[in-house]
Amino acid sequence: MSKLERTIQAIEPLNEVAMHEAQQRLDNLTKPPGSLGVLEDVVKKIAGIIGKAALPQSMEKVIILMAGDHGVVAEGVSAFPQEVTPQMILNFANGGAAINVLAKHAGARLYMVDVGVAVDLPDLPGLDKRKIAYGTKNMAQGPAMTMEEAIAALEVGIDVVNALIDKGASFVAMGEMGIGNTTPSAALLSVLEGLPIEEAVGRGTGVNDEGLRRKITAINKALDVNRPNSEQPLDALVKVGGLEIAGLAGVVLGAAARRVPVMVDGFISGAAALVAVKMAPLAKHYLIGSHLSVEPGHRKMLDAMELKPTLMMDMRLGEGTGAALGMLMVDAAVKILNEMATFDDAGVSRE
Ligand SMILES: Cc1cc2ncn([C@H]3O[C@H](COP(=O)(O)O)[C@@H](O)[C@H]3O)c2cc1C
Ligand SMILES: O=C(O)c1cccnc1
Repeated sequence: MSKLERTIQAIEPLNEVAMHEAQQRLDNLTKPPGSLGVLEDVVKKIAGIIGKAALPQSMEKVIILMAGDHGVVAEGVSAFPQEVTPQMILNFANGGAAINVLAKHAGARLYMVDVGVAVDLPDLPGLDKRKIAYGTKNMAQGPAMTMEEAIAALEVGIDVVNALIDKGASFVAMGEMGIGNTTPSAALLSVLEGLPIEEAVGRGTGVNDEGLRRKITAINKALDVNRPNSEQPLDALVKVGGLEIAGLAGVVLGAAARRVPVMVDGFISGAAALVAVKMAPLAKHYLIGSHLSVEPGHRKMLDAMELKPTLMMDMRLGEGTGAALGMLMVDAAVKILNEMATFDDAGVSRE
């Protein structure tokens, strides 16, 4: 059995006993039952994931930012040029990007992985060089990658997250950088959820109406040329996906197999999570929603995974920025369970 198959097979359902116990603890706290809404849902989910209702005082948080380039940029689908991908990686390494600020604010470490950037990168602090290919091919003309490349990229994600968990990570978030990557993300959403392309695309970095039409045309061409099978997520990933998207799908599968919660970010991370969930339906229980992206298809994507976005910040950046904020919400939820007094402790009447 391959590493990918072994990982998928190792994913188990959530621990119902732990969730029930967490619910009972929540109901003993000095508040009307259910009154902390999503915070309570998150507590139960974390308990079910880690398999116990006694939640740790703090979790070791890592944001895994996968980077890759996209041949489809030749179709004019992004408002920015491809060289921005490596330039932003230098910016991340220097601590100057939005994700550096928000990761620090959330107490999370940023772990960058080059799975498919189109140029060679220098050795940089915080960068793991695992390049599978120098970007994908233009999916409007043929498959974005080979099956071997897709599986190798998925396994990079599995390996990276396993190594981080071995070193103590107990809560991971998804992040990405790759100019053009909202186009394969929209293509995957359209294929895997049967959504009309027009409803799956958005403006990404901010393309104008013409740019939006070019995105729709590029995806139309890609679906025409490649005929991805909507019932086979791996086939869709090969034909209209991306290397960083594959890597992140691997992160989801690897984390779920180790019972570690995964914070989903925006539209691209969502597409990667969707691929993972289609490959291994039980993986969806290990995902926690963060924000609702401005990208119009994001809501449908989250609905498909039954994920509730809890932050409405009008953000559309990626990098893991929404996930970093989401991690703070999870910290708050865990503190509620660990630090609030019970009715008995506080001498508060129940009825
Ligand atoms: C300076 C800059 C920083 C970014 N950080 C994330 N993205 C985001 O924008 C890209 C996707 O949008 P599109 O499909 O329109 O190219 C990805 O790299 C995503 O991470 C950025 C984009 C830019 C320009
Ligand atoms: O939702 C996102 O993550 C997103 C949207 C636009 C561009 N980059 C990322």
